[in-house]
Amino acid sequence: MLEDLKKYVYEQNMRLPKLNLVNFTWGNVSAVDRNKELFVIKPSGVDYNKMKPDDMVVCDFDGKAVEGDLNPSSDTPTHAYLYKHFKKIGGIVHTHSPWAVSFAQAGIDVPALGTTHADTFYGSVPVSDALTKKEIESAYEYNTGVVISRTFKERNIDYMDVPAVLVRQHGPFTWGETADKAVYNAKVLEIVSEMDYHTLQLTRKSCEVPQFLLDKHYYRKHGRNAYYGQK
Ligand SMILES: O=C(CO)[C@@H](O)[C@H](O)COP(=O)(O)O
Repeated sequence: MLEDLKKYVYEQNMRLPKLNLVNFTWGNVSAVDRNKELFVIKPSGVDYNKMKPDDMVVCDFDGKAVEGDLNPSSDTPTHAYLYKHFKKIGGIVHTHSPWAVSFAQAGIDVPALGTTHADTFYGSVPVSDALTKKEIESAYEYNTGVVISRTFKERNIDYMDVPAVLVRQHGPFTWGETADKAVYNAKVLEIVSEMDYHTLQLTRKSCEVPQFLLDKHYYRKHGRNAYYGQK
């Protein structure tokens, strides 16, 4: 079942080590078939060098494996939750890319300090709460989707305008209309996280981009006609 999607998800997972976004077996990529309400995700704990398209696991929106010989990624509950609650998402990526993880561990948003950021993220990339002891103990699996969706709701951020989050004490999740766009967003997040770190070392002055610049660069890339001051 979903053989083409398995091959595609395998190819997107293999981009993570090539883009220096993961080491060993860390991270994971999934893609959804919304007509079937199923998604395909990488198997848990399998070295990328040994992984094959047939190893990909098919799961339902409750995160239950419906096809595949291997266990699905340990982050499957988070992917399932996000597909269920963020209905425009077509693909999801989780990495342990060091600069984005540094911001997640410090509990600091990745701020929009330049046009490199604004071309992909329409504002700061938010850091979520960490799962509470109760949330971790109540859910058998480790579902950070709860805190991700809570962050976007509480901060009134459109999850497709800012297709990324830093899960506190864990690391980045990114998403997009497709898994390849989610991988692109993961790499851009890592690049701008490193740029922000150095920028904030160079100056203590506030250097967030003004809203009109954010509008211009974001809308230019996403096709909405925005001119300075107008939308
Ligand atoms: O963050 C973690 C473990 O703490 C996971 O995201 C691993 O990085 C990938 O786990 P699998 O996808 O291989 O289960």
